[in-house]
Amino acid sequence: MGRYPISKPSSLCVMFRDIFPVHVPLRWTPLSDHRPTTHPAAPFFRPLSSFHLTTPKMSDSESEPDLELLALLRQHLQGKPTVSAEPETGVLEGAEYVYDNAIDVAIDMRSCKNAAAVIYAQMQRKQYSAASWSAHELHPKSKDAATVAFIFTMDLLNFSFWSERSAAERFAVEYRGKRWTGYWSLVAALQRALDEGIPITDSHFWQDEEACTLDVLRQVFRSCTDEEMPLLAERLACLREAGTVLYEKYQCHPTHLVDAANGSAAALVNLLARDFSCFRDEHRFEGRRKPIRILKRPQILVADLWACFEGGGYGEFRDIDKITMFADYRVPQILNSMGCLYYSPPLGTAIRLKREIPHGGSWEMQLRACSIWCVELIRREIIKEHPDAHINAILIDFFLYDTIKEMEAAGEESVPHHRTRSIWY
Ligand SMILES: Nc1nc2c(c(CN[C@H]3C=C[C@H](O)[C@@H]3O)cn2[C@@H]2O[C@H](COP(=O)(O)O)[C@@H](O)[C@H]2O)c(=O)[nH]1
Repeated sequence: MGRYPISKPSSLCVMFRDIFPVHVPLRWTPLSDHRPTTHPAAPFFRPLSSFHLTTPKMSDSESEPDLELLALLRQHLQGKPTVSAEPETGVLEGAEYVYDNAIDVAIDMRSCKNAAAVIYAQMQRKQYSAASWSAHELHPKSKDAATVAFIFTMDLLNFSFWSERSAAERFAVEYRGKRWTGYWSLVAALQRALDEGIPITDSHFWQDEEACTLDVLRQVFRSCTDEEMPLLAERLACLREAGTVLYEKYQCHPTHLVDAANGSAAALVNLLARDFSCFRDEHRFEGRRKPIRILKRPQILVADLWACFEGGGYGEFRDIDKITMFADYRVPQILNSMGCLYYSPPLGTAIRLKREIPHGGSWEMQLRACSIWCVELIRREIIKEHPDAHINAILIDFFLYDTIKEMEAAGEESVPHHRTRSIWY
């Protein structure tokens, strides 16, 4: 095991040590490949999670034993059942790993502490809860199988709505006398299609290559500007695959998929990632052997069910708090504008100049995973200050998304979000 330089405990680390209850030996974990830190502030804002109770993590490509195998061996030797009773998604573990090895994204602990206080106070003032989901004008109100099909369809297609064009020229859907953009253009288009008698939430329709064509999808998502909804062909491919999988494994309806999860949110996320390649949002990061699971759309699907059904019926999950923030391109934007997320100069410049962030690259993984970890730290801070708060990563995420959309509507959008064109988020 390499020797690690013992660093002088900077006042910053000592100051934040009380925020997150970890006993830090004040030892830096240098990056496994010793890349120079490019961010001037990085030495100060290395995350507390860089500290480790035990020997620091090395990159997975080195001789680090497989932790899961070790855990299984330990359980076996201790005579405990080797099958863990409850499923886990592994998303938070992967997010922490990326954060511990990130050099282009850092978290400012003081800003997270401040953000936690502000977010909690505003959520309390707005009485923000799962019920806020149904309060949105376009979200379905009925609590039945048709709504499960609507949410499944919505989150199958819930990705990449950004546009290079101005607010007036960007892709938009006119519905119920209003012009809807971004995520809301998706919801409006689905509602409009159902009003027009197009069975857009029916998996039999998705499989019918004569009825459900690219032209029909163009009609479903027709814009009131001359910009088409992005990635239409990719969205059709998602519908086709989902129709086939639902036919082959789940009696053609997503309610059977929900039932198969047997009341576990993590199990439902894992089933979606296992059976539907278009939900399998898992990517390589640096030299790590195991892919990093981000699983944004499987998780937001589970969260939408939970919020829509307010924790009952098809939304009843005993482990809903295992769901993390949804690593899209909007919430990182507000985390950055609140000072919680810092970017290295090269990454910050790329985002400011609206350069597209390369798919599957280190920057993209650092942005997405560190956003998940940042919201987790904010969640822990809220619970630390308010142990009885009924708040989880889902509600913090939903609140942050809705807040950035309110800011955008009021013309206050402060910092740009990173540009990407991906089916994953
Ligand atoms: N992290 C996170 N990402 C979210 C949402 C939502 C909408 N969720 C609704 C349900 C409950 C909440 O109250 C929301 O009202 C969409 N997105 C993602 O943003 C992007 C679209 O951005 P823009 O083009 O600006 O609309 C795109 O990747 C989309 O997948 C969220 O909640 N969290």
